[in-house]
Amino acid sequence: MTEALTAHGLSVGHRTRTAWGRAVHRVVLADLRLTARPAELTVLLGPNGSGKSTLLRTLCGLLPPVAGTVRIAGADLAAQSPAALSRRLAVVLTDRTAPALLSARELVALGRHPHTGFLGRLRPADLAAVDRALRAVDAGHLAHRPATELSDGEWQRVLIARALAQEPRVILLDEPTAFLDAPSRAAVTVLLRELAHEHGLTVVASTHDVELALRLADVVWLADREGRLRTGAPEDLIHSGAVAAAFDTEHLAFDPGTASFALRRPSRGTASVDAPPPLRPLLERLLAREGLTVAPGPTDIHITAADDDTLLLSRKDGGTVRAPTFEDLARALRTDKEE
Ligand SMILES: Nc1ncnc2c1ncn2[C@@H]1O[C@H](COP(=O)(O)OP(=O)(O)OP(=O)(O)O)[C@@H](O)[C@H]1O
Repeated sequence: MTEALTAHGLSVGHRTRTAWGRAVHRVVLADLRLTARPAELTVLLGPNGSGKSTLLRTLCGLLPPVAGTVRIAGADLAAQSPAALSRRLAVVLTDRTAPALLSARELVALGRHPHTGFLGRLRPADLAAVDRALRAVDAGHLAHRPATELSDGEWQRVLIARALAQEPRVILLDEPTAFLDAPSRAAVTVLLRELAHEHGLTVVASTHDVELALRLADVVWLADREGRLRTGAPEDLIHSGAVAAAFDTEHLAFDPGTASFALRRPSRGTASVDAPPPLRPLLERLLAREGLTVAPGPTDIHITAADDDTLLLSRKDGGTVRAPTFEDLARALRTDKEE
């Protein structure tokens, strides 16, 4: 069996109680058939409350399935001892609690627990695995820093290193890029892709960073608000309209052409633009924000990028305003609205 992580007939959810105190299962995602493959980065996407954490926690055994089975390399997760499971599967969750006074290296060394004996004594092979894990996430320089002093981005790398020190075949991560800035989000996602591609690991990570995931994931599992979960390459899900269906709202629309989100604003008029390529998309963004739809002329407003590096706003009624910056232009357009 080459598939590292599979789910068959899997329903996931939570045990709750009715108003009369009877225990019931609240199913979040039902009857799933999933495969996460080695050497692939699988990204779990979905709006708030669609069941990403519930699914990930079930896949790693923290929550029992409501129905169905989860297998790792063909072996039922439920039938494995915690020690055997932790040699195959590592989990990275979002919470930020570190045992006080541990250095980053000591924190990573906790990942060796499934491999050490009863006393938990680290042998040279264990220490080598810890250093390898720190190097793999480019965090060797953090080894001696107190874990509590790490920035969120550094912390995330160290947690991934702790998971790697377990030397698992499968890593599941719940929102590993939450709280990170854009460059760190990209760096961590690229790192996860490298761990899959270069080390042959099965990596499954959830995220809210849809655009980045659609660029870097090999496979996407997409949960929607109706309890469905679709799978495929990012392009399969963009092309089928599933991404737009899952995320489009009153204020935001997914554009399949650019695989990015655009603001949906009620249109209060039309505008045309005469500007060279670097300025044109910026002007179109600004106009969209101000509620103006770009159209071929004649339009209510015309913007020209003038030779003297200013922006010339011409109104249908003949009035013109010269704006030295985008800020001035936007303000002039808003003044129009107020008139
Ligand atoms: N302990 C719980 N008991 C009962 N219901 C729960 C519990 N935890 C989560 N839920 C419910 O399960 C559903 C899925 O929640 P989950 O946290 O899995 O979604 P998510 O996609 O991870 O959301 P987010 O993007 O907001 O983190 C939600 O309706 C949530 O209210």
